[in-house]
Amino acid sequence: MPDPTLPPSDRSVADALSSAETGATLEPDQAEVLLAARGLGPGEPLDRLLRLASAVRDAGLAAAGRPGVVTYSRKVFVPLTTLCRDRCHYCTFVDTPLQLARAGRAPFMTEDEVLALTRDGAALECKEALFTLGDRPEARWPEAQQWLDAHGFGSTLAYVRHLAVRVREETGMLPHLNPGVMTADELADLRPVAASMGMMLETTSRDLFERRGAAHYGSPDKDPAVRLQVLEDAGAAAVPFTTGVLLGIGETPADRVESLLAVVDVARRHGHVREAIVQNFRAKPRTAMRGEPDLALQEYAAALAVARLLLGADVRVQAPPNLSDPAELALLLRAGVDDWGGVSPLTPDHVNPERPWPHLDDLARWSAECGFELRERLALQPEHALDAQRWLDPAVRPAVSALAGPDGLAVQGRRPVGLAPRRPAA
Ligand SMILES: O=c1nc2n(C[C@H](O)[C@H](O)[C@H](O)CO)c3cc(O)ccc3cc-2c(=O)[nH]1
Ligand SMILES: C[C@H]1O[C@@H](n2cnc3c(N)ncnc32)[C@H](O)[C@@H]1O
Ligand code: MET
Ligand code: SF4
Repeated sequence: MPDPTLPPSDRSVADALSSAETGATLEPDQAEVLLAARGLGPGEPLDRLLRLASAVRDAGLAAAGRPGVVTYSRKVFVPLTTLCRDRCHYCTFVDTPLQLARAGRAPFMTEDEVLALTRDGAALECKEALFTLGDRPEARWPEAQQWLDAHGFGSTLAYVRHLAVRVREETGMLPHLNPGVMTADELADLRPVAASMGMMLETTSRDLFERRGAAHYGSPDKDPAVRLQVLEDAGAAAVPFTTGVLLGIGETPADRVESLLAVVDVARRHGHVREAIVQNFRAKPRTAMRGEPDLALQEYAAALAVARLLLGADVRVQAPPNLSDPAELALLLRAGVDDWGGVSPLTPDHVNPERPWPHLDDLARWSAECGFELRERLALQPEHALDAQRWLDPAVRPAVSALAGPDGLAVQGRRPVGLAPRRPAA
């Protein structure tokens, strides 16, 4: 019996590669072995793995009618509230009410702030309004509940809904909602106001949730069973959905494969997940995990490539371009990436504020140097945009069709426009 605590031997990596190179479906234990592939020289194990991943990605893009295209979404990041009922050990996004009070900040952005920010974004041709926020802060912080009460909202998600309507109507931008865990009823309630939604699975590891001191200990919304249910409910509700894994937070190679296979499974059954984020942990000061190492580059590349092989050709694999150094992006493309996710010319990445987004001109140039054309997509994947009947509520269809070209991607250079102001009642 091989010792499971030791990394796979060179021989088992070579065997798994040889099997994958025949085109055979990757078994979970082979996928786990391939996560250990290293060496980028021609013919070395990681080089061979990346070639396989590139080939699958290229076949998918060709089948989708856009060979050699890597996409991004031009977006504005709306951090509606940094209060959260969870306490993920890697997160620097969250504040406590005391921290907010000391900084002179309110618990939530006001409606005027959100509208001003998204109008500025629309003027810069941003087409996605990404609402990313703390999970259900009112369940932990009376300050959040009081603010919502004072402004006439029953819950954080009711406020999100109200703002998504206003942003779409007044700016023409497409809301993408990333508010953490949602129930089936909440998903149904939000579907008519959003072009798409998302929630990172992060990991299926129960250990990271249950073990004192682990990354998700004390964060009820990071229970893997709860998160898998959200993915399931979003699929049943036909919500175009972004999910993915966060790597380097203490999970094992087996956890990585299990997490990816969970995404594959729900995506195959419902078709709602057409982009999967493979995000690398970045240690941040003032967090519990500040002393942990960032995910090593070759380890990340191997995980991206395995994700590509497991997800297949029809799901875009997304890597945030600001979480790697510019010189490393070529490697991510070699590993099968075909989407850079949301990039903003206006707002910082509030989750990783120390890592600015690249300028879009630079991202286009770096992509071109690797043989890829950078194209703008909308907040949902083209296949969802083109099948609006199935994937979009009638209320959001006009906003999507106003911004989509015949290929379902964004019409580059088009500025979203809001509806004409309603005439006051006579
Ligand atoms: O700028 C960011 N955008 C994040 N996004 C947005 C993403 O990069 C894209 O803008 C959208 O997926 C576009 O559809 C997320 C979206 C999700 O649905 C779930 C998680 C994330 C996480 C981030 C993030 O950490 N930083
Ligand atoms: C919005 C998403 O950002 C990711 N996220 C949160 N904190 C970090 C970090 N330190 N490094 C990388 N990704 C992070 C999580 O996956 C979350 O779901
Ligand atoms: N709080 C949500 C989650 O962790 C949104 C992203 S983190 C700022 O899923
Ligand atoms: S990652 Fe999301 S859920 Fe976790 S503490 Fe940060 S804001 Fe809250």
